[in-house]
Amino acid sequence: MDSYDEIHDALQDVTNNPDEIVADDDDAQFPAQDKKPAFLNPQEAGWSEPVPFTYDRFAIKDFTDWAGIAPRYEWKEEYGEVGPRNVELERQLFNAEFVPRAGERFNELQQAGEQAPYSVNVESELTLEPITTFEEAGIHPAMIENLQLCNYEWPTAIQCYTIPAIREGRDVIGIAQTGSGKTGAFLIPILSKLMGKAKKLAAPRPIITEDWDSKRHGVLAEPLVLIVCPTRELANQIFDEARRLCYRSMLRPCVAYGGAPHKSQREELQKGCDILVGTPGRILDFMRQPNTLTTKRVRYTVIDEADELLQADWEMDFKYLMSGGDQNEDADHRYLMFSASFNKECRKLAENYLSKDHVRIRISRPGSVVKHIRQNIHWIHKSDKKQALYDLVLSLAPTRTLIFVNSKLEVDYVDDYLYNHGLPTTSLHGDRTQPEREDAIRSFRTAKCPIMVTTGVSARGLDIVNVMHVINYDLPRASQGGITEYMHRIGRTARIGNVGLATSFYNDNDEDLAADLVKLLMENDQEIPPFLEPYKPSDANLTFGDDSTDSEAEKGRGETGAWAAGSDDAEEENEGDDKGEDGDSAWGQDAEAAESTHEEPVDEQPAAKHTKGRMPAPARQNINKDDVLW
Ligand SMILES: Nc1ncnc2c1ncn2[C@@H]1O[C@H](COP(=O)(O)OP(=O)(O)OP(=O)(O)O)[C@@H](O)[C@H]1O
Repeated sequence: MDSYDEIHDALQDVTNNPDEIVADDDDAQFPAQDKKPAFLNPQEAGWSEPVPFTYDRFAIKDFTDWAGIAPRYEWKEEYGEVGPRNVELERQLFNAEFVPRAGERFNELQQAGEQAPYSVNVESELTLEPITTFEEAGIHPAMIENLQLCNYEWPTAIQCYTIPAIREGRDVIGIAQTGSGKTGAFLIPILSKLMGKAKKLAAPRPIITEDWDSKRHGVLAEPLVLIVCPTRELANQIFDEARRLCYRSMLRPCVAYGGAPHKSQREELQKGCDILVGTPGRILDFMRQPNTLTTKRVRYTVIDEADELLQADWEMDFKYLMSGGDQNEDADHRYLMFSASFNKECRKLAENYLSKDHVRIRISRPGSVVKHIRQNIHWIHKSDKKQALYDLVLSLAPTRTLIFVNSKLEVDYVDDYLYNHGLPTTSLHGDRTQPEREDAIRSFRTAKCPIMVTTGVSARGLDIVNVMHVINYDLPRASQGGITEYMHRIGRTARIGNVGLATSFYNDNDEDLAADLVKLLMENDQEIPPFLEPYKPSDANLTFGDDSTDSEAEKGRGETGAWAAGSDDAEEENEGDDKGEDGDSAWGQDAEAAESTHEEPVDEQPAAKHTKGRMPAPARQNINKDDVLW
């Protein structure tokens, strides 16, 4: 199955006629309160057998399988500017199986000219000529080779504009839809620029030998690039992209994120660090420790998911981070901010840090979604959600599926429910230990467990190959980011020109999202279900808030195509106020926002413990491997 039409049709049949697909309770093989769907059980339907999960194995002290210590290219003094190939590392870094590839609609993301299906809005004092190919962009030859290894044939629209802007030495705000290559949009030009100068700019670095000992040989980490993002998973993912794009160069990437031991991360920093990716809490920790990390050499500070991190209540820590801990007096320091959403408030805060002549690039309306996500909304009463979820999942060919719920407790319930009904699930939320989190991501990425149940902690940035279906088991509350959060969540599918399906369960509790949801559906020519009809705007002219400042909006400067800056900024109103609840003083730990610690009322009576892994796995059935999409 390679098109979402098939998935969609299958879904329509099932979810629009729930009575027809539920068999007599007499046939039920599950507890009496559950109804057995008339179709096959999960294994007969092609789902792999669930993998029993023992949390105990993560309790061991010497867990060493941290994502942050993954191998990277180790440059040696005797190499020239570009080191020799390392075949084994190359195989690991560029393994096509687990890296998303450009899909059939890639050309829509790529077009930056008049024909582009998305509006392009560039505000810049200098005339910015977008590039059309990587080769013409004056990119370092080692980077060109790395792009080829990554299979990046053409730049995406956001890359077409950020590459020349960064080459010209400007601060940048880059806004483009989910899955449109924003990570490459900052990494490619920054790393390419530094590749030719690394020897001159980088701090002295130790020679890594067999008897390497951090206490004796370690150096102070003095990165040239600092990349800050809100979650650990995203930090690891950007680190992976940096490992690929730094391949064969002198630039050595490192990652720093909460939950994993300081020791292993510090040891990596002490081997030399040119590119540091991390979550704010851990970076600040290292900055405050003696002889570990200084930001005095930093040339580029990048804030990914900037609207998430630019929160007024975190201003002090943010200032400290942005100022390089009072140490960086280098005028030649560029600041770059990226996201798929950027409201007015963020824009104002961002301008405190950016130079006056910064370039603002917006591909499509901030907060919009790519057209190639099919969005379905189904009315499901709260008490029917689990059965509906099971029916929905079994109604489709097995495909990598991400399920969002609004609370950590509910993640456990839903995961247990699906697992105990024979589905290969894993789950992730902020109360899991770091080894558990890393294992969940790995299992999902490699399709050992092709269904992942999670909270909003996975809403942003996660880039996993072949996620064809995102399910909002719960729609995000206004306090959890509302429509902005919805947009980021469904953006985990249909990445880089691939198609995808997003299904959301809606009921009376979701009324606060209805008006924004309808506008987003209308903007993308999606079907409006009858129960959402009343929320259609009376005025056919859809109005969305954007990131224009008030003065720009008054002058009409902030308008993006048809999307006028409205006086009531829906995005702004929907920014959650419980951001960072998970952390101490928010940035004291990772800024893992959008994950509610408030529990939704749960249907089940006894607050069952998370039992997953203790139930006997169902007997293996015939698996039709041809239908499996991972
Ligand atoms: N020019 C390109 N050609 C092909 N693939 C690309 C290109 N640029 C980036 N990609 C791939 O596209 C995928 C999505 O990129 P990325 O994660 O940077 O998206 P994003 O815009 O940051 O999304 P989000 O807003 O969800 O964080 C990645 O797997 C990346 O490797």
